[in-house]
Amino acid sequence: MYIEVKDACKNYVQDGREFTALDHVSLDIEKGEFICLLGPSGCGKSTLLNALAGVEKVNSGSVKIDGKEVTAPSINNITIFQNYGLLPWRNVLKNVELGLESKKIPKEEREKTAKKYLALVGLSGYEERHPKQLSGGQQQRVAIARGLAVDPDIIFMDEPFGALDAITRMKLQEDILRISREEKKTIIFVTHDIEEAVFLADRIVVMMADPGRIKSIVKVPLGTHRDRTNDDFLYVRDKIFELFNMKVDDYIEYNI
Ligand SMILES: Nc1ncnc2c1ncn2[C@@H]1O[C@H](COP(=O)(O)OP(=O)(O)OP(=O)(O)O)[C@@H](O)[C@H]1O
Repeated sequence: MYIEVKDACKNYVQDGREFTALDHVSLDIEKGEFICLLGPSGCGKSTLLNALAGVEKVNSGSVKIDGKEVTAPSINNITIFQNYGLLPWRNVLKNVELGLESKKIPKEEREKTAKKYLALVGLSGYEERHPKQLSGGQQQRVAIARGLAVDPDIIFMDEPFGALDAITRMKLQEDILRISREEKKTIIFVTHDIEEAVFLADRIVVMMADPGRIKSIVKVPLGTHRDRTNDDFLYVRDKIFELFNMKVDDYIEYNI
């Protein structure tokens, strides 16, 4: 198995009380899978993502990638956050080149690669602009291009579209789904949006809070082209709503 989480536990002490952010969490992920970690606030999604990314250590149990225990962040993986993390003094092209610079890629090749990924996220022609001259959605596209440019093994995304309006968010979801298929990346994506998870994931890891744990893992039996209005899509979405006991009664009373 490519990614293996076994019996992972993580506790924090909050106001003198011990809080279980991850309670015996086990999860296997194959290379190339798109996994969404879905659940309400405080269920440990970010904690699990951070443990996989090597930013936080679990108290017990193990987290392995490619057979090796994760102890620190790897330069082979990247994380994309909600707040874009672009450098305001650099233009778009130079922001995308950032990771390539630390990999000591020569200038010409850097520029070529950065332009390729800017085209992939639909931002050709924006190379000279600075982050503040872009919308939130465009800034997140730059962050995605920057992440992809270094050809990472795994992309960790922590509510990357959380700050965007609904329409922009849907557009970016479509793009990241297309890109994930084209680039065949392993993606671990944190969200609390059920529809977003159903639209994107191969499998949805449904988590619950207090203690943070996995309630179930749902395989999404939808193809590569997903349509939010399609019956199959709505069926899967309803199933997930049911897991959270949030499905409203089908019975509707009409008054004419
Ligand atoms: N550094 C920390 N110190 C103390 N408690 C923490 C720390 N990080 C997280 N926690 C607690 O652990 C629990 C899980 O947090 P986590 O951020 O993983 O949840 P989440 O599911 O990602 O929530 P959200 O959707 O609100 O970001 C929360 O109750 C949180 O308060």
